[in-house]
Amino acid sequence: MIKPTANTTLRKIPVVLITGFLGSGKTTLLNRLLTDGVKTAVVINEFGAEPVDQDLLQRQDAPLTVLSGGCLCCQVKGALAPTLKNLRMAWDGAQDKPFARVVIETSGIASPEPILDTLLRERWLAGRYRLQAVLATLAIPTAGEHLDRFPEAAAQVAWADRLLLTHADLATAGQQAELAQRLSTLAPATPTLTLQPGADLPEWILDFDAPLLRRLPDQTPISHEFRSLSLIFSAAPAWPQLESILSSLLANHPELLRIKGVVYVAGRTEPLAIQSAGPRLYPPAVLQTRDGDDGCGRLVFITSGDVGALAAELAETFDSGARIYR
Ligand SMILES: Nc1nc2c(ncn2[C@@H]2O[C@H](COP(=O)(O)OP(=O)(O)OP(=O)(O)O)[C@@H](O)[C@H]2O)c(=O)[nH]1
Repeated sequence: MIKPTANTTLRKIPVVLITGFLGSGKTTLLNRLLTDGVKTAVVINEFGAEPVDQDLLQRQDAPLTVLSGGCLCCQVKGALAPTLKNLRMAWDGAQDKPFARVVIETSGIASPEPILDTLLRERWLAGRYRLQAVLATLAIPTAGEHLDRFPEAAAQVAWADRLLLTHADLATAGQQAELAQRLSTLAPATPTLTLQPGADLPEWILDFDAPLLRRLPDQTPISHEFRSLSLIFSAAPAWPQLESILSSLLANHPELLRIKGVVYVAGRTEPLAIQSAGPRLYPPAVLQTRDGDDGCGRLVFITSGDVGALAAELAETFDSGARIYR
């Protein structure tokens, strides 16, 4: 008689990778995904040394890991495997499973290949995780310029299973048509959806009937031209002054691609989320005060190429009102 053997097949936890260029709407998409009721462990990678995205996440009742200070595709690539191993070991050891999927939000300048390389080629991980989908966000008004200037943006489109077009409310008909034309050659077979702010996400975004055929990454070394610096406020600035300083920096520094941060301003207790993408400074969003808030505002600036001129101007403008870290 053949003895029954224990079922040694490991259950693979699905992983969703969210990619997309700086400010294209990855965290916004993540916030929307987190409302679908699936318990989710989140791994966020931020290029700047001062992590900000965790404060912009609306709800999170499962594990959250922030890998900051570099890109998952290069400087902090080595941190992904141990993070996923720790999450899996905690999952294996728990009676009540702490999460049912993992979502990784990459930094806006990460190329997805090295991350996929870790997920698909690392034997221990490949046996315990299943790549469910690569979702790429593209901001319609700026996507054309980013695809022209940055190979990372083109790689994000090339590796995507779903392309999610954002900022449609700010895009002209010409920008929409131009991007549609561009994508018809860059990614003709990739299902594409224009996300309307506030609308529900359709289920098909994560619904894959057949296993996807995936190319294995070619392991080309990445060399980024991007730099970042962080500004930590020592005192709460007045919002009108700060707004005018940031607007003038955006107008005068074409190398400045992104500003984001959480700032406490004079006269209000709740912090404000400050964001710019491309030349546009968004209206600040009021955040809830959280336990453990240190009351220190911080902004991260990401540039393409040298950050020296921007650092010098920030030092002169804020003087003793803020500290600058590169
Ligand atoms: N008007 C408009 N604003 C949007 C839309 N999607 C996102 N935003 C705003 O764009 C800014 C950047 O969005 P995020 O979701 O933080 O972008 P991100 O890709 O996570 O940014 P990084 O992680 O820094 O690369 C935020 O102020 C969002 O509220 C959209 O469809 N329309």
